[in-house]
Amino acid sequence: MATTNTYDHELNVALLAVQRATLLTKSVFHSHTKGTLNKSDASPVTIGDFGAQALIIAALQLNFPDDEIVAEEEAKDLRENGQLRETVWDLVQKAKLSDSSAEKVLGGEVKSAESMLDIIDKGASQGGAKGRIWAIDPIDGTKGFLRGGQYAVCLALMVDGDVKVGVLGCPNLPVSDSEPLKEGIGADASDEEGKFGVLFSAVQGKGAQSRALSKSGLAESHDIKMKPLTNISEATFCESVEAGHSSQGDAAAIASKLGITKPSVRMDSQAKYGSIARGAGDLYLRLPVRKDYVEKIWDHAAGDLIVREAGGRTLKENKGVVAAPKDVHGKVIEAVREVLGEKE
Ligand SMILES: Nc1ncnc2c1ncn2[C@@H]1O[C@H](COP(=O)(O)O)[C@@H](OP(=O)(O)O)[C@H]1O
Ligand SMILES: [Mg+2]
Ligand SMILES: [Mg+2]
Ligand SMILES: [Mg+2]
Repeated sequence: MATTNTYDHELNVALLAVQRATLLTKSVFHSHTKGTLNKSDASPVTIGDFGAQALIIAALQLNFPDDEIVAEEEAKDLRENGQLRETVWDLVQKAKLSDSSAEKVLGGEVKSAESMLDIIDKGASQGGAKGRIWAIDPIDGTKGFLRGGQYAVCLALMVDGDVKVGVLGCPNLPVSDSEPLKEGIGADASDEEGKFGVLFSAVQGKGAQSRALSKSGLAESHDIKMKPLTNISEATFCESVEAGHSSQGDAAAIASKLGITKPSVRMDSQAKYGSIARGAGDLYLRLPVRKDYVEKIWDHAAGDLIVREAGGRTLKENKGVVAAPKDVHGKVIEAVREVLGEKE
């Protein structure tokens, strides 16, 4: 008899893998050398992105060897640059959770710098609508990461095209869900007492949770919910810091149509999804700046599930994002249509 998968093991591995990878990125965040390279599309990648991707894929391969993986980065630059490869390899070896049972769940060590490259390139699946596929964004918001702003380590499991598990590690957000949304990084990001931000997660049909990121095992979690929003004009909306990623002019026009007077909170990465899911903000608007840009699955899969499980609704359709509480989603879409329609 077939049993229904509750995704308990997948969630546990995903949480620990993201927590460990976030630890690696945090050490790079605080270091002067970030080993930044420009990719063919002129966007940046750092030793933190490569290292985090290697650590997450290593854990997935040991626990779920038959699953496919779609990840943002590839090892080509590390194959061509020995010094960079050694730096990433050093980071990967050092990144360990202090709880040995947690490390045991994640599986054995990456054996060599060479095998690390092959592991990074295991994330080259084409994806698709069938089967079990993990989506990894080892650092989402790399520009924020380099600027000293928000970023997120993102992992999601899709089964037959449906997101079942989503995890976001946001080391620069406050641990507390009740802190109001603000620009810049939270005080908890200072690394005092081993605290370093928040880990969000969701399993389809089981709600969304947050917990403090920890350097050992998993901290206690609690449920999160979007904030009820009765009067949309009182909404706080968030958007990208990067004007090249989302049209800030269109967002301002939409906000004004909705009667929103508070200025937008600009924040990099899927930290925006986590922030509205925990009720720190209300809306997330991402509006296309270029007709030909296609949104990437790893930029949205985890955050999208976390918002929906926290009681929100999202709309993506490859062109931008509108995430809002269910009750007001229709209203926001109407304003988006009006503003974008006027531009046609
Ligand atoms: N023209 C564009 N429109 C929308 N998103 C874009 C874009 N160019 C790059 N991006 C994506 O924007 C992501 C960051 O989003 P945000 O602005 O919300 O922080 C980047 O993720 P990475 O940083 O992982 O590369 C990248 O995939
Ligand atoms: Mg990138
Ligand atoms: Mg990204
Ligand atoms: Mg990225």
